[in-house]
Amino acid sequence: MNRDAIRLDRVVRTFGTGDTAVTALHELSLAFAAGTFTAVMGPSGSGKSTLLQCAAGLDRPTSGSVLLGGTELTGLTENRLTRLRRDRIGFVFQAFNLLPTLTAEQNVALPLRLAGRRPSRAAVHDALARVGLTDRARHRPSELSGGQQQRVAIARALITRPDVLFGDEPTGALDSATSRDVLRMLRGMADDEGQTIVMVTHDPVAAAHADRVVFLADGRLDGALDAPSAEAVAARMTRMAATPC
Ligand SMILES: Nc1ncnc2c1ncn2[C@@H]1O[C@H](COP(=O)(O)OP(=O)(O)OP(=O)(O)O)[C@@H](O)[C@H]1O
Repeated sequence: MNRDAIRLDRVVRTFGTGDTAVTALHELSLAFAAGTFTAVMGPSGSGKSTLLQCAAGLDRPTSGSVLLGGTELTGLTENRLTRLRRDRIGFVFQAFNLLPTLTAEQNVALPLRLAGRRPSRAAVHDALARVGLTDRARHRPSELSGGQQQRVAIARALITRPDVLFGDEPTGALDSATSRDVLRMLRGMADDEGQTIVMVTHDPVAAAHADRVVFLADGRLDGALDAPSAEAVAARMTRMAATPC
């Protein structure tokens, strides 16, 4: 069974109005199957972050539809959208955005506390175990390496057991060896736990960890590669860069 975790249908996102209006997504239709790891690539300004933000309910499309599981996001009130984001979506960014005065386990527990729920020790332990950091639970961010800090951020995104984990350049601030460790961990989450992952990246080596790479150009889908190799992705990106708009 290959159910869609997220489905975008003819999504348009226009910023501004009149002469200065910019359309970042042009009737984009795209589905992400449950349990798969997808990389989103494309030149700067092609709409990757806008796609992620619309798919994750952080931004509202100008028109079109976004379905998370069976839920249509575009018609939700702000309150319901906030709740859905909190309960069903995980997001990690290039910057780890950890609170420096809190320990790893306190950072991980924060989304549940902010939601007014009392995090169980087991849930926090489980989230840290999923990223291989149970032995660092009492450390503060300044006592952790960059890769460990991003693992804490991923554990924090996973504490609610989200339907989809989104990453906007999650390994962009890491050196290549650390980046590879984090990507292998994400790969394992898709393989072993059926976690759906959607990740924007500029790095062909990072994209090669995904099941599928989708390419955007000028706010439109510009093809996809299944079971991508870093070489094939790099060649594709080079061709895209050489194609005049
Ligand atoms: N808040 C905004 N206001 C106006 N224009 C915006 C806004 N956000 C994005 N854009 C425009 O929309 C287009 C797509 O931007 P987006 O950030 O989605 O691209 P991207 O592919 O993620 O780029 P990069 O790889 O450089 O991060 C760009 O032309 C950008 O300038």
